[in-house]
Amino acid sequence: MAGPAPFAKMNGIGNEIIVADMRGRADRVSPRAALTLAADAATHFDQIMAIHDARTPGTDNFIEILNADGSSAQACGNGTRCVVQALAAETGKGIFTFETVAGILNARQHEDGLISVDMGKPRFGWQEIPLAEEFRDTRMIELQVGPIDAPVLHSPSAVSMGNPHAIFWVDRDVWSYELDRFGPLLENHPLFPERANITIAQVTGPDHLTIRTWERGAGLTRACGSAACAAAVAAARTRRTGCSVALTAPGGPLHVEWRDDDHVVLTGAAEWEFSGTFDPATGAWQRDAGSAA
Ligand SMILES: N[C@@H](CCC[C@H](N)C(=O)O)C(=O)O
Repeated sequence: MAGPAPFAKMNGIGNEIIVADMRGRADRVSPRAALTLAADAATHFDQIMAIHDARTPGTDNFIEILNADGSSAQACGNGTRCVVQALAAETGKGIFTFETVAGILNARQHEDGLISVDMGKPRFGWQEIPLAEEFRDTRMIELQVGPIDAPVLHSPSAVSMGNPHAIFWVDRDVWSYELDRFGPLLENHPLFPERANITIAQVTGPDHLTIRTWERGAGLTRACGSAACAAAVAAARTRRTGCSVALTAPGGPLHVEWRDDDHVVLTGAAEWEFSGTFDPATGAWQRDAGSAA
């Protein structure tokens, strides 16, 4: 029995994140612990970022990502920024290389406190996303919500940022769509064999998008970094924007740059809320004495 592990409750522009310090121990955060922490209003989260010892030379840490429903995620841009901020405060370092199940991620903290994460290369092949049936062009796939002759949402772009995303382009304000109603149906649509993160996106200026996201395994969120990357890349691919895109999510601003080397770099803020310890097997937790409410 390894005993309680330290954690920090943080957020990446409102994307609720628990950064769990699992370094120096062999156990993992269990799906049961995730469900317990997610059910408590004080520790409710969208993702847990579990920091483990490095598995591969040249990396700082292995990061395991869990969603609020206990499932695993391959990528979490906002959570990675929270990990960088926590480790930068502890070590004084500003540059990190992490390994996740989806590969290697490089990240850095800038002098102004903002953090950039290189989210790697997007993938567009229907089998890579994955989709359940062949689409030769994933800039616009056949999927719609609502009446067949007057769909409310239709023809999303599909992108993998390590995890699956569908981006529905809309003309009206993103708040005028019932994402809480459509989100669960679309996340679990048979077209997405590994489920999908669902975003509605409106072009709100030259190289500017406003987005709302229903996250796979977590539900409505105030921000989703990989969805911001997927939306920016899909916008550039469909000539709605260029390759450097500012985005507004309900929780605040993000910037995404799709570089010439095909890597997608996400930049934004991260914020510490409070710290405590928890049992990685059960999720039972305690706030640190004196840690802010
Ligand atoms: N909030 C994350 C993405 C979360 C992962 C997602 N729910 C999944 O299962 O793919 C981000 O900031 O990227």
